[in-house]
Amino acid sequence: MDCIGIIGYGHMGSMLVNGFLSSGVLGIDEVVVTSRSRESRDACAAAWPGIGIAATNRELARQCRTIVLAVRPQETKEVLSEIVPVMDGDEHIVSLAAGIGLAEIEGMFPGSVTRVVPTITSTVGQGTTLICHGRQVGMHDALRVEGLFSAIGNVMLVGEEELPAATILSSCGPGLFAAIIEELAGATVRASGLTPEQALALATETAAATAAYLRETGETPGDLVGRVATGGGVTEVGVRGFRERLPEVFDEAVAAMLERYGAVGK
Ligand SMILES: NC(=O)C1=CN([C@@H]2O[C@H](COP(=O)(O)OP(=O)(O)OC[C@H]3O[C@@H](n4cnc5c(N)ncnc54)[C@H](OP(=O)(O)O)[C@@H]3O)[C@@H](O)[C@H]2O)C=CC1
Ligand SMILES: O=C(O)[C@@H]1CCC=N1
Repeated sequence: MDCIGIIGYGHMGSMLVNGFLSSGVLGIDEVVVTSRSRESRDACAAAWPGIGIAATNRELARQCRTIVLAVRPQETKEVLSEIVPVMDGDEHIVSLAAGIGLAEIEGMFPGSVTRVVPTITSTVGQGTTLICHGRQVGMHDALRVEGLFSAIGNVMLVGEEELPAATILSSCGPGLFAAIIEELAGATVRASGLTPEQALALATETAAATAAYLRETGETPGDLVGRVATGGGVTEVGVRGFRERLPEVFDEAVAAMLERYGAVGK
């Protein structure tokens, strides 16, 4: 049966099930899910009545030709070593694991392997999923995976060497931007009588509006700063402080994330 099997019903696994089924790109009888705990399997069955639930990873691997590994990088090789013995070799493995290379996976499963880096923002149909196909992936399988992820947001094909930096932007990015929104809102609360709720609502709406403005006008961030920061006014004082101090903060954060990326699956 050419169904999609998803191993791991955590943040990504549940987001994918929700996205694929809600968008209609897959029918309920085309998805099989499993997860380590009974609680997660039951949660999936309760959320999606009629969905296929496999009791074990091997049971799922026997049923599905496309197998999405949505477990943490530390668990990915263990799951692969469990399922490979029951696979016949013409399956398509789709690994979400940050930091685990195609060569490592192909070393355990010498067939079709694609690395996919989804983003939590696909929950609302936005953001970009990164896709990097291994050399063994045929046209049909490549288009199928690209079509699935196109149904829940944008898709960008990237080379494996670009994946770490692209992952920081597209996939860690929502966490980074959320932290920035939180900090900006928090600073205004500490400095004023705004309530945390008011500040967070304003900061969130402004972040969304700024992204929409940049996307729709095609202006650069520098152009926009120039439009907002009236000469001798308020914004330029804040932007000057950011430009003095943020490059160091961001360089350090990116370096730390890249270092962790290289170590996370080990
Ligand atoms: N979170 C994100 O925004 C992104 C994550 N990724 C990648 O996606 C993958 C999943 O991340 P995320 O969803 O955040 O992680 P979570 O920890 O939320 O989910 C992982 C799930 O894997 C299940 N699991 C663990 N071990 C096994 C096993 N041996 N067999 C079957 N299921 C198992 C757990 O099951 P249970 O609950 O049943 O115990 C858990 O629900 C990671 O590789 C990560 O690098 C990629 C891009 C973005
Ligand atoms: O933080 C992480 O490790 C995962 C991978 C990319 C986004 N979340």
